[in-house]
Amino acid sequence: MLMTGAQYIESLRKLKTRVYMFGEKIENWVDHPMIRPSINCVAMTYDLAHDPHYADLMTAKSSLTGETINRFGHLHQSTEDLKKKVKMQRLCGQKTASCFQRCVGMDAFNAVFSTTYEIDQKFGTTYHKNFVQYLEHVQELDLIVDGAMTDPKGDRALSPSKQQDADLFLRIVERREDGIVVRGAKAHQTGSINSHEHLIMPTIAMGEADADYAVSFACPSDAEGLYMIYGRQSCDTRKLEADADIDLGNKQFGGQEALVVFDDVFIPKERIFLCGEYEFAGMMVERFAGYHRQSYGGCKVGVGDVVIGAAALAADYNGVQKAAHIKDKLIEMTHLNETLYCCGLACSTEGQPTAAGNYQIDLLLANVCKQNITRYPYEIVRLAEDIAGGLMVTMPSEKDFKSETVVGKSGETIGEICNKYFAGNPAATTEERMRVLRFLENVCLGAAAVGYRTESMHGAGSPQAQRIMIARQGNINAKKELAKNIAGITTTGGKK
Ligand SMILES: Cc1cc2nc3c(=O)[nH]c(=O)nc-3n(C[C@H](O)[C@H](O)[C@H](O)COP(=O)(O)OP(=O)(O)OC[C@H]3O[C@@H](n4cnc5c(N)ncnc54)[C@H](O)[C@@H]3O)c2cc1C
Repeated sequence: MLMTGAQYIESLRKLKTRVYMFGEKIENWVDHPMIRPSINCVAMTYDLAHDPHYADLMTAKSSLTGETINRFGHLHQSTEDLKKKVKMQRLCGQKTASCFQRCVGMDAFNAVFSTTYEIDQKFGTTYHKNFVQYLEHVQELDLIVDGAMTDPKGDRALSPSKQQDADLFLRIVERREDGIVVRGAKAHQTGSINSHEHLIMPTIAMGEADADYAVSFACPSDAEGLYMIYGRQSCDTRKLEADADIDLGNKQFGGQEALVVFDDVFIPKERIFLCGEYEFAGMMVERFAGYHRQSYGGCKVGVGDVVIGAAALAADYNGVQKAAHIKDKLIEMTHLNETLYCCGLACSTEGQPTAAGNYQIDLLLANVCKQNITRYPYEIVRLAEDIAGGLMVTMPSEKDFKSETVVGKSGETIGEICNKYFAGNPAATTEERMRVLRFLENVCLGAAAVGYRTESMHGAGSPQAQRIMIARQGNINAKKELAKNIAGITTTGGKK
């Protein structure tokens, strides 16, 4: 079945998810003004799947059941599927200008599917069967699943088992006939509150001493013992202001992250996909990270499209649209954004089948993609701020623009004064100018900057994580041989 956005929102109300914000439990979190924009974003991924115009991108034929499913629940069957994933993400970014939160689950499905197959091959376990049954359930009900990898990690110099507090990485605290009990937390979890389920993976490669931390499983968001503490975002309380609209920059959509705490949660054995086989923790991490580094070559590009459009509108409204340097800056922004898209498509085009049969991206190119993502959105917003002018951060509030309080000697209201002094190119109204500048404020340094900037930096791993992978995959020795051949060097001198 394919849920609609409205059905998705109603399905969240049936969950007993425990959500805390500002030190208190939030009972009606579905309608909470700070949370709702992120729910609207996810709803978009459901609604677009019903639009015949986007059916080819937004839906796929399940490799497990043959049914038509939302592509966010799909196991990639070809390089064509990998490319469609990136195009779908660009589309969703364009429609929301926010992190639409559903990629982490999709990337986790594909990583856990192929890794469990290889674990079973080695150890004769039944994790792959467990996972296939689980994914069939997810696809059938069209669920959104939080792909949860990142542990709080405590002292970064220490492995999980060496931490002063053993809970700083999520771990198995009890093994039972019918399942396991887990304790710990996952930090920065995108869309965790408005997900139906969580799919947990380890956060780093592990050794024998960390076997209790090498665990992967799925559980519902409202599992007994599970609760979430909402992460706040820059300017988030603007959403609590009565009748807020223009000042929000993006009233309808937004992203969401939370700390997800597992306070001794029981996981039945059929929902376990890794349980102590520490040798495979690294493979699961590497595969998830690879898919997720590809993802950013789609979603951030879609948001980038909106940012470029907004910068061009700001130029129009400021009356500088014909200036050569403005045109050149828009060209540079487009060049940077399309370079990211090229990376997303390239690592997809060069994808390969895994032993389990689904396709994975080219790891080297996916890491190059994400490395560029840690830089180019920052340059794109720098150029957007340049074009927008200082008003995007110094403008009075929308209440001022609408105020009827008299301030001027001739009886002018605050609203009239604001509209007079903040007018730009007469082809646009002052409100239009204000709206586009507030949008840019939101994405450059407000709530949406969480998704467009810092998530670009750290999401799917900080820049150094990609450089390590680029070093591993870059094959410098083969390149040395190429140089030797051309330069006519036949000796084996020099350090290897
Ligand atoms: C907006 C956002 C959304 C996210 N969504 C998700 C999600 O949905 N699911 C999920 O699982 N995760 C998610 N993440 C987490 C993301 O994967 C992590 O932020 C990332 O892996 C970096 O971890 P960290 O934030 O703990 O930073 P740290 O690991 O503390 O890194 C900070 C700096 O320290 C360096 N560093 C860290 N450890 C070492 C070391 N041992 N030696 C040398 N240098 C080191 C890093 O390279 C970096 O420069 C999200 C993050 C953000 C910001």
